[in-house]
Amino acid sequence: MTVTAQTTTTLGDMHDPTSAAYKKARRKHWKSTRNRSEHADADWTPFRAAEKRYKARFPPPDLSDVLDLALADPFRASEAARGGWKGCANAVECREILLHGSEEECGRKAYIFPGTPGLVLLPSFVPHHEQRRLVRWALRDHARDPNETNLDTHYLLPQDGLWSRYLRIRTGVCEDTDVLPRASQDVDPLPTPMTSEAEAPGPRKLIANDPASADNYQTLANTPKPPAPPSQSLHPAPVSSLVPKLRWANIGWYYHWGTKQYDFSRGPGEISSLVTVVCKRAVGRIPWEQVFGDTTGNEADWGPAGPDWTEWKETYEPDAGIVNFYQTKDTLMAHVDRSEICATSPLVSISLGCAAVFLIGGLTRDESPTPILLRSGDIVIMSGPACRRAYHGVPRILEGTLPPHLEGPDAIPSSPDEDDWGVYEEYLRGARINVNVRQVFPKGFDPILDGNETS
Ligand SMILES: O=C(O)CCC(=O)C(=O)O
Ligand SMILES: [Fe+2]
Repeated sequence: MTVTAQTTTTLGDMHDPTSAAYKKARRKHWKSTRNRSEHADADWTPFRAAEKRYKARFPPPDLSDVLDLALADPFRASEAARGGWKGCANAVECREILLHGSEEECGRKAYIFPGTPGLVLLPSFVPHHEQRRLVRWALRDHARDPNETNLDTHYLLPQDGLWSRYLRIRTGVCEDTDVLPRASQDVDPLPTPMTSEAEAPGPRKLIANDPASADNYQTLANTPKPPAPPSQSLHPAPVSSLVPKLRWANIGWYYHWGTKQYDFSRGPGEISSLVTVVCKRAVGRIPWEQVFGDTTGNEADWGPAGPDWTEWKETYEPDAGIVNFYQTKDTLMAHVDRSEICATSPLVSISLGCAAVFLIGGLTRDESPTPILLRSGDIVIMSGPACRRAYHGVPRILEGTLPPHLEGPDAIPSSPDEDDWGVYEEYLRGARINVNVRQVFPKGFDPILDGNETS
């Protein structure tokens, strides 16, 4: 059965001050901000001030200082026109470099940023059909047992996966059924550590943690990582109501949100070859000498072994990460990903679905961040000491920006039961998926063995 997405009203009107949508949003804004202090921003860091600006619901933020490289690519014109948002192709100083690989391949160009050495943007690197495969993988194949999601702490999710059950509901195979809260059943909290978010499912909490390194690895590995207790106040909830509450799914090594450390005692989790192949392809195509050739003056930043980017083509091996599922109202506050022992090796971040404003700053929140518009199929690589531990975040998902190539049934369905794209499309109209892939350990380092040897 083919499912077609329900059409949604266009949000382009929000940019037109004479439209009814704009006036309605203005009334809502006046109501909600009537009691707000005028001087609330006195202490904001430059990063916080930028977050506030792009987050604003009304008036919709001006994106003319946001780098949007899709505007420089005639093949992306229809994508870039979506939602009425207007970024700028040369808002930020960056330099074009050519990727290795054959001339015909799309995504041949990448961009590097003199202000943030080690940051590489690969616009439209993931071909359209591969974007669809990754979306299916993220929702149907990955966000389910044995991989953890934010919902597992609190709910006993269907064994066949929340999204697979939802697909069956939407294609008329079964009724929408209730999912029971974990606390309502006579079961222990998850047998293994999960998150410390005891309250109802919501956005990711940001907790300060010590940067991981080979020196403190043993201490980190031995820190107790107790399971998070499930919320006691939840009621049974229909499958369809939980789908928009899916916020993250773990990839590879299990992450303990309470301590913001990996829990190596659980062994390495699964990492799909689909994801590994895309990430290795991206890292393998980058002419790293052009990224770091001029910036290795301060070798100490790279740690005792010095710069290792010359070897990444052989040593890059993703082993952990997270799939982030954003609804259009969600944000991800400024943070640094510093739980990985490898503090310089590439972090590969794949954007799918609606576009977003991504901010990347420096080693503190006091540096003004660079705003970059990320669209479906774009890859961001954060690598090297200046970038890998730079503050970054996502203050805005841009409404109405699902690209045309993620609309309509698959050109060639890969199997008869994959004529269900309409359900994915409908979800993606209000969502962005980010596949954020990391390397925790240097190649050849065995955390279980090495951990046991010295403990
Ligand atoms: O969604 C993104 O583009 C970034 C996500 C991120 O920074 C993270 O998962 O740590
Ligand atoms: Fe991050």
